[in-house]
Amino acid sequence: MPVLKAGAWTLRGLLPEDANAIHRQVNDWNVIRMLSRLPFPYPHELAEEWIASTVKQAEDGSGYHFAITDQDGALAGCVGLTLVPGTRRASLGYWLGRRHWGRGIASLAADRICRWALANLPLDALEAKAAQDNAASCAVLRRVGFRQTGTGTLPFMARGGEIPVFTFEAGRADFDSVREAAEQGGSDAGAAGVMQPVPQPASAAVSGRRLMLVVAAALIDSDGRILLARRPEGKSLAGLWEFPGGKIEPGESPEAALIRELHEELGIDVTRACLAPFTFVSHAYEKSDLLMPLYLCRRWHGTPEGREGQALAWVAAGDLERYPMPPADLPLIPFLRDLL
Ligand SMILES: Nc1nc2c([nH]c(=O)n2[C@@H]2O[C@H](COP(=O)(O)OP(=O)(O)OP(=O)(O)O)[C@@H](O)[C@H]2O)c(=O)[nH]1
Ligand SMILES: [Mg+2]
Repeated sequence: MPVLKAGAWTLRGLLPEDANAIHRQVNDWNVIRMLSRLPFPYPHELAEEWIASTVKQAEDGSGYHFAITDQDGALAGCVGLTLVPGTRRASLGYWLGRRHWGRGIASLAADRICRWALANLPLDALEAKAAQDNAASCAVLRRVGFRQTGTGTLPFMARGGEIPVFTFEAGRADFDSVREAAEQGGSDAGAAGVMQPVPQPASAAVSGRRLMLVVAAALIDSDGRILLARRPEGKSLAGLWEFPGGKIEPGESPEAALIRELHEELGIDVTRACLAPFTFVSHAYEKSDLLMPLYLCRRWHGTPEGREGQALAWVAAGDLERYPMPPADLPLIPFLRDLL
């Protein structure tokens, strides 16, 4: 289990010694009435059993549950994900002790765990359910980027039966739009400036669309495998596998940009002569058009390593489909399969 920061709060795996703090805060009518499947009063053994079950889930990769702790290490609540078997989805759950309500902690913790999960686990979407009378929890989910998809019921043992719930879901695009909105509302050094290296024609102002010029490389090793990098948490489309590369800066040639990006992202040195133009991608994303030349590269100095914390994988052309990629990249796969 990783240790994640969420504002001033720390998210860490649960420990047997958390049982008292969990029991004390969950065994509160105001908290437990909003938690499905838990009886009131809440027996201490249930807290102990639940902690043990979360440790097992983390070991077998079926769930990731975190304690939310303050700067002194005191537990304020929990946030967790349970993977839905046979899918690339997980369900989100959280609770906070009553004295921690109304301070934005649940939003911070839910946001952090969702972004971490999409970037690092085999997931494409997250689901959540909240009791229809739990306005605070519904507001947390919307703030983080969840969309309400429907209604249903769940057993709330403390309330003695089935209770109506709202169902929610969110995918990468939902979290990315919340992130973009936050960046645009933030400082003037925000995304808008960084994301617009290409001079925009007047028509861009009219259509509201921008052109993104990005260069990428298919590095090919002596076994004919291609290097893919997993976009790290904090970038758009986090968790998807891509060809290393990045945006061309103003005044930069495509080759110079690619040489720079390969050095920054992978720590390798490439010469212009070793970059062979192969094909290109043209893809309409929701708000921008991506134009991305793809170069082939079979010779470089150094050993590629994920310098931005990104995972790397050497993948045979026939296995590329097993790595979820940005939609723009999918047309490249048959070209690479034919080549290799
Ligand atoms: N490098 C790369 N970017 C891709 C691919 N496919 C694809 O849609 N893109 C998109 O192209 C843009 C390139 O972004 P990037 O995040 O690599 O740019 P960068 O390295 O300059 O990073 P930075 O802007 O965080 O400094 C992103 O919007 C990304 O989603 C791909 O295969 N490789
Ligand atoms: Mg990049």
